Amino acid sequence: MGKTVGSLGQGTRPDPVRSFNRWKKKHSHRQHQKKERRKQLKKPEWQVEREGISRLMQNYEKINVNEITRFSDFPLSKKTLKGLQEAQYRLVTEIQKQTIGLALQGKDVLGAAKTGSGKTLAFLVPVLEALYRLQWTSTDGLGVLIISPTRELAYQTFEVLRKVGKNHDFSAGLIIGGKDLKHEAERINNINILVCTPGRLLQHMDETICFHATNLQMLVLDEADRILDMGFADTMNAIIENLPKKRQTLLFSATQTKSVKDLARLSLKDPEYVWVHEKAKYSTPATLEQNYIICELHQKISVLFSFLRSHLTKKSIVFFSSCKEVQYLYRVFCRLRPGISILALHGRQQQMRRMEVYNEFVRKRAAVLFATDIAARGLDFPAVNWVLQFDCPEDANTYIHRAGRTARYKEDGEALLILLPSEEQGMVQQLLQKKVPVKEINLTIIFFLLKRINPEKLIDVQKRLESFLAQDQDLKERAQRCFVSYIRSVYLMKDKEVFDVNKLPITEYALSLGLAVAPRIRFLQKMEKQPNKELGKNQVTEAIQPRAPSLTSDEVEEFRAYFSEKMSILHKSGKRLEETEHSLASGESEEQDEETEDEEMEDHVGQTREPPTDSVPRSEEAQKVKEVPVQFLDRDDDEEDGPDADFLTVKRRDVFGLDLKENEALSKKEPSKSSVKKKLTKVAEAKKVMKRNFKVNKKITFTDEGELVQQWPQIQKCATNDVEEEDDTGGINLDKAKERLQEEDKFDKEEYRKKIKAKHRERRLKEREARREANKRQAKARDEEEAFLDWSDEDDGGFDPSTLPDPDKHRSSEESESEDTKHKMSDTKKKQEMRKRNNTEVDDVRPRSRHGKKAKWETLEPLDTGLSLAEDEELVLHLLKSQN
Ligand SMILES: Nc1ncnc2c1ncn2[C@@H]1O[C@H](COP(=O)(O)OP(=O)(O)OP(=O)(O)O)[C@@H](O)[C@H]1O
Repeated sequence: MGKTVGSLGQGTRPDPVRSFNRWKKKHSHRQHQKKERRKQLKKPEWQVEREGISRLMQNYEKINVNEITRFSDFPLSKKTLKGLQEAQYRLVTEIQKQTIGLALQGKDVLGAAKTGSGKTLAFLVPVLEALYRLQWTSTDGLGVLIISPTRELAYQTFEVLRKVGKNHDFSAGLIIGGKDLKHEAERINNINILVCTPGRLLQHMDETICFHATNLQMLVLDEADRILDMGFADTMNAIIENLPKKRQTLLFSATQTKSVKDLARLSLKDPEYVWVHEKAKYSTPATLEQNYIICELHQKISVLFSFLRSHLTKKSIVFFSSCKEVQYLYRVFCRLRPGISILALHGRQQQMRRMEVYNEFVRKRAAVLFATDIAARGLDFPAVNWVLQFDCPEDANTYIHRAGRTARYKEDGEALLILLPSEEQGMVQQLLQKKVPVKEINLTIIFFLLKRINPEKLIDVQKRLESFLAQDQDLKERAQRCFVSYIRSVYLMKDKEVFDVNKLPITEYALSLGLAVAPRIRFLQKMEKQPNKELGKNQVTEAIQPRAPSLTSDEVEEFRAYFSEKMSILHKSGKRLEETEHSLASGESEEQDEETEDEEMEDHVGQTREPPTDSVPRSEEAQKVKEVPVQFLDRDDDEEDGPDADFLTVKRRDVFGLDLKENEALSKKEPSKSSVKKKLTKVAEAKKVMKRNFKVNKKITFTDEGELVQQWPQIQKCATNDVEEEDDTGGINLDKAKERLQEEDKFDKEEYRKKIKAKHRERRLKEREARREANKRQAKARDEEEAFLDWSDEDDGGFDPSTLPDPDKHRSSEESESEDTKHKMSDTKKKQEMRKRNNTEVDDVRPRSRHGKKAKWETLEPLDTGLSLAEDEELVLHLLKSQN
């Protein structure tokens, strides 16, 4: 049965195992085929990405500015959107809304918008998208160049780029100078997005062999008007020459350039002008409250100190016109201890220190930053409450940028401008033309209110500065430099309607800095001598009359309301201020030590109570002050100001009355400071000295006879006194030279012989003198000895004075003789006389009888032994000894 079943099964039904295996085989084959087909169907990543990019690009055309409120409304890459979201940027600002679309479409854009309105992202987003679109990699080299006018701004932009672009694979670099060029050169080739300052970029273009920008896709100029102005003109021209013409260019600033020439240099193609706030009522942020005060130059420091004392919990920036002002006032304000941290930022600092100060001020909640205009543009310090412009800005644009450091992106802020009476009219007019709403607050009223409410709020610091300077020579020199530097900055300003150096109360200003006397200012003296100056000599030191406060009652009420509001806030926070001051004072001594060691060290200054003092310096005292020359003024102050001093000097080339064309010609001729800095060689230095007709020190002494003797430099005598005539044919006449040398040689030998002879004579005379002295001494000794011997004989019969020569006789003869021969007596005569005396002595010591002594004395002739004096002496001694 079993078999039947088996045979039946084999014949009628298929084997299930075999059929399963067959099915399995077929199925797996089909699966494999499917897989293969799927594999073939799947696109590579790059391809998918490329497709995504093309889709995005198609959407560029569809961008409708009116529909955009968020970044995600733009056709942006996922990587950029993610970066923006992570940095908490979601909603777009007006400038971002208006420009990002245009830039994505590949157009050249000139973007202008108020300060703090978000221009940085307006160009950074298109930068990232441009390289993303092209699938840029590190091997493609430099794709985007972002140029900023200052190192700090470049650093800040770089930080924002890193934050927003962190999901992209591009490499970004910061090239700002102050670091090792070699180190930068090694890495610069792998950088895709380069953020830099113009000077350093040009240096790399010139010196780094393998650095090139041939692949550049996009050029961005942040603070474009500044970069394109005359200060950077040469550098920028040189940079642009190295860039490919086919590229996209984006220019951004709060105050945009309109110069067609500037833009032509950049070879823009149909640029889009986007001036977001062109039709706005004001050109500054609506949240910015702006005021100005009129203040005499010599009162400014006291006003600043009073201001700081009443804003101890605020974050403020104070702008000055020169580095030296910042350096000096930073030092003295640290010593004055206003009760708040003070920091200083200027172009003469080391790069590291600049960065430290920048970061420190970003972190601080309450502090004061004393700065030059290197901090005026673009810097985005968070939560700055006050911007105080201690010195008048050079123009309205600079004012806008300085004031724009506060009231950024929806925040509030206050700006206070200090103007001199002479600056008011011109500057206020300019500001109003630029749609800057500034209101005047009268200083007299400020003082009045401050005094009435809290007398300590107005403090005259002049006396304290004077005492600091009296103790510290270095500080005094800094004060002098500060003084000259400020006057120079006013002198160099282009706008003579605002800046008139002749109207400055120079002596009072010097006193207010703590100086006892005003340093002499050479350029002012030179200016005085120039006949074509419109103002007379006497006006230079003439002080301006204080402005009479002319206020309407409405204005008074307005200011009263303004200050009562301010003061009520101050009063409320008064207790808290005291606490803060005390806590700051605890760290006082440590900070003080640090301060002396490092001038730039931040000072947590403590509180000191000020007795109320007069705010107005006595003008009589000022009148008495004389001008004194200062040694260091010989130095070139501009050079010391370093590269960042460009900020002040560049715009003012036509100070000397040159028109724009001449300026341009000048700028072409002269290489800019930033691009070429000549190294002063030793030869150049020597030439400089020779030009000044510099003479080495002479040492002149007088002999006893009153003759002049020049000891240094030694004058060489020569045989031929006549100077050799210049030979037109040039070269040296050898025969003549030989002759002259021989003559000189003879002369020298003769001179030498004379010298030797004189020396010998001198020596002989000395010896003779010494011998004479010795004889005298011996004679004296013998007299004494004789006397002694005579005394010893006394026992025998006593001393017979008659044996001595008659003293009167002897003396009178001697006197008469000596009177006659006082000056004429020759050596031989003296010698003879000596011999006589010796002979008498010899005679005296000869064996003698006591009775015949006198007779012998009188009758004895001087014995001529025929020997020399010394031999005679020896003989006498010998005889004496033998007698004994
Ligand atoms: N879309 C945004 N959303 C939120 N914050 C933003 C946005 N855009 C910019 N900001 C912030 O606004 C501040 C000012 O931005 P930014 O520095 O770009 O201004 P700016 O217009 O370049 O100013 P300036 O003219 O002074 O250079 C910054 O703190 C920035 O983080």
